[in-house]
Amino acid sequence: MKTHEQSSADRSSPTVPAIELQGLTRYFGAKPVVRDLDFRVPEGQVTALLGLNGAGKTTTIRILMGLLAPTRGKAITLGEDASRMSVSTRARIGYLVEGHFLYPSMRVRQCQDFQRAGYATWNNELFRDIVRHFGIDQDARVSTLSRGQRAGVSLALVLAPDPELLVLDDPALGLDPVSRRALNETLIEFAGGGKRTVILSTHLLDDVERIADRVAVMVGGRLKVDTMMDDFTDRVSLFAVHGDEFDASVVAAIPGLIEARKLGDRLQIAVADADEETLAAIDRLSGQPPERVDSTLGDAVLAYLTRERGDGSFFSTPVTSSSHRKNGAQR
Ligand SMILES: Nc1ncnc2c1ncn2[C@@H]1O[C@H](COP(=O)(O)OP(=O)(O)OP(=O)(O)O)[C@@H](O)[C@H]1O
Repeated sequence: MKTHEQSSADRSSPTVPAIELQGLTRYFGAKPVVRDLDFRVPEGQVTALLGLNGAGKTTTIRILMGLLAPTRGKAITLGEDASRMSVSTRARIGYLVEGHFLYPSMRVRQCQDFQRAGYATWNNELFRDIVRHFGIDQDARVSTLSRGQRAGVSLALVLAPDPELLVLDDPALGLDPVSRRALNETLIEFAGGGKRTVILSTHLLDDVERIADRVAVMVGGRLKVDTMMDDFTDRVSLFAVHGDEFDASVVAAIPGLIEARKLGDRLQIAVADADEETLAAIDRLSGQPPERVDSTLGDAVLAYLTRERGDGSFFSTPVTSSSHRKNGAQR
């Protein structure tokens, strides 16, 4: 698997990043929550920040927005140290968190009037189009809107000033499929094929596949993957091998093994950077050529995160094997 160190010479990384994290570290008490992050968010791309609950995504985002101080290292956002971000730089950033506050008694158009006062630039048409895209009447009161519609109003308020950089922390949390689609389409439109920079944290891997150019994965506060999205999916392959019993030691010896799961009468094997040696090793499991399974970004990321979390690997899934029992492989 390609790590962020290895991808530093990535073909598409421009020279000036929109965000640069340098040795960024944050403790809460004695607990390290963000650890030595060196990470560049390239301009003009949509970067998805992924990771299991508690991986440190929100903490990282709060630091790069200047809302939380790092314990060590620094975040440079639009060229400024985030911990001393000027008002003018902050105005160039759109920041949206789940549960963005809206006054319940206001009508949607009043929300716009209220917010617009604080910005030098404001695109009325963009606001109107986004609100409409979420099926919202501008005369409706916030208190009468659904969760998805409130998210739509929040997004419109954040995008209407036309920010250079958009930072979204789990924007699709709790949205129904229709609102999620409206969100995705709005983000694709906003990113405009390289005109603006977006970083978003999310757990919705299918959505990431639709909207992101780049994927970064955090595990236990560390950045483990930082690569173009296509590279990530290209490098992870899934294979299926049919049978009831598999030799765990043969499975363990597959070069590049990420994880193996027993699904019904087959073993599904995820591997990184499969080559001839990998195929031969999988072949040895059943004596038949392995069947390649189409995989999505979701499959690839899930397999990767499952291994990193240390569960769901073939040692802890119900792979029945006499040699497994004999050699005493541990969970
Ligand atoms: N203010 C705080 N005080 C103490 N611990 C905190 C604080 N904020 C976050 N943490 C801890 O830091 C860790 C990382 O939290 P963070 O919210 O950054 O993770 P996350 O990747 O965004 O998770 P999720 O996907 O659930 O939103 C968690 O263990 C969390 O409990």
